[in-house]
Amino acid sequence: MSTPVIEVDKLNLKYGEFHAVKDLSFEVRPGELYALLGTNGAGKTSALETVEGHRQATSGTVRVFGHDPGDRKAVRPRMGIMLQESGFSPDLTVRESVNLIGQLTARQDDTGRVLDVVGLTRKAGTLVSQLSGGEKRRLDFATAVYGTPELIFLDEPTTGLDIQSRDSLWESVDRLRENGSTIVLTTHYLEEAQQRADRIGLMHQGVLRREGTVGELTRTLPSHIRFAAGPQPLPLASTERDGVTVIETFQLQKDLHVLLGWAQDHGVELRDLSAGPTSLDDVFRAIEA
Ligand SMILES: Nc1ncnc2c1ncn2[C@@H]1O[C@H](COP(=O)(O)OP(=O)(O)OP(=O)(O)O)[C@@H](O)[C@H]1O
Repeated sequence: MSTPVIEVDKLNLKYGEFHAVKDLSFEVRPGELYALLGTNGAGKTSALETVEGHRQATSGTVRVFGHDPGDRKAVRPRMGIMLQESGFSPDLTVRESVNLIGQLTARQDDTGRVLDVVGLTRKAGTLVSQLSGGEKRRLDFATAVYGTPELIFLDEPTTGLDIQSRDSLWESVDRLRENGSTIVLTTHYLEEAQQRADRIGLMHQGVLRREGTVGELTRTLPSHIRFAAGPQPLPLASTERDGVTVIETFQLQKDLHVLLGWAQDHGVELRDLSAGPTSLDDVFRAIEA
């Protein structure tokens, strides 16, 4: 198997007495999209700042391309980091800001190409201070796109973006992946992770509580069949809450067949019927329970 791009082994981070990250271990493999998700204050940002070389570990080891992330010369040109706030100077134009990314990262690219990818060509001469929130976010994304780095960190990349800008950002991420880039994503939009992540790590209170593919994470929890409460007696065990009947099942197709057959035979209408696989939302709720 190829060497991991990121190796984190028993990472601990403390802020004074507060233990923010506890014995965190995970790997990100070449070409993978790994989503590090978690509840508020779980320690994701702290952990990723260490991987990015911005924060010193209290204990444990972190390797990026086999190097200590503090070895900036070896690591920095190979990774693009889209932070929640990139902090571009408000007095620079968009074009100047994109040029600056090249100077800071020592990567090569064509500024016009990058502006085109992030959809800011028409704003090239505009001052950063005059950009809208969504346009600023797209400029932040330029830090990830510039020079097509091998490793890209996307920290809440779509927050504040309208649906078209989101779709276009994900299309650009797909292009980057086609070029072989490895992506580390954090987001509170769980559907985005569910749709796009190869693997997910789920943190809660400083600890990596679950890790795996979406299938692996959701398989441990039941699927749900829901409909407006009323019909009785039902052919399957159920619970009722706020006027909704819920059937939990690990054999969705089979139980749905039983329920629909029963409804058909008894001339019962199952109002507001819905049935679906377990979502990441459910996995999250179970973690906090
Ligand atoms: N500089 C700091 N000094 C003291 N405590 C800190 C510091 N930075 C973060 N913390 C604390 O460490 C914990 C983890 O914070 P962190 O920002 O890493 O979480 P997160 O998973 O990124 O959260 P969120 O999803 O809310 O952004 C939180 O309880 C936070 O209050």
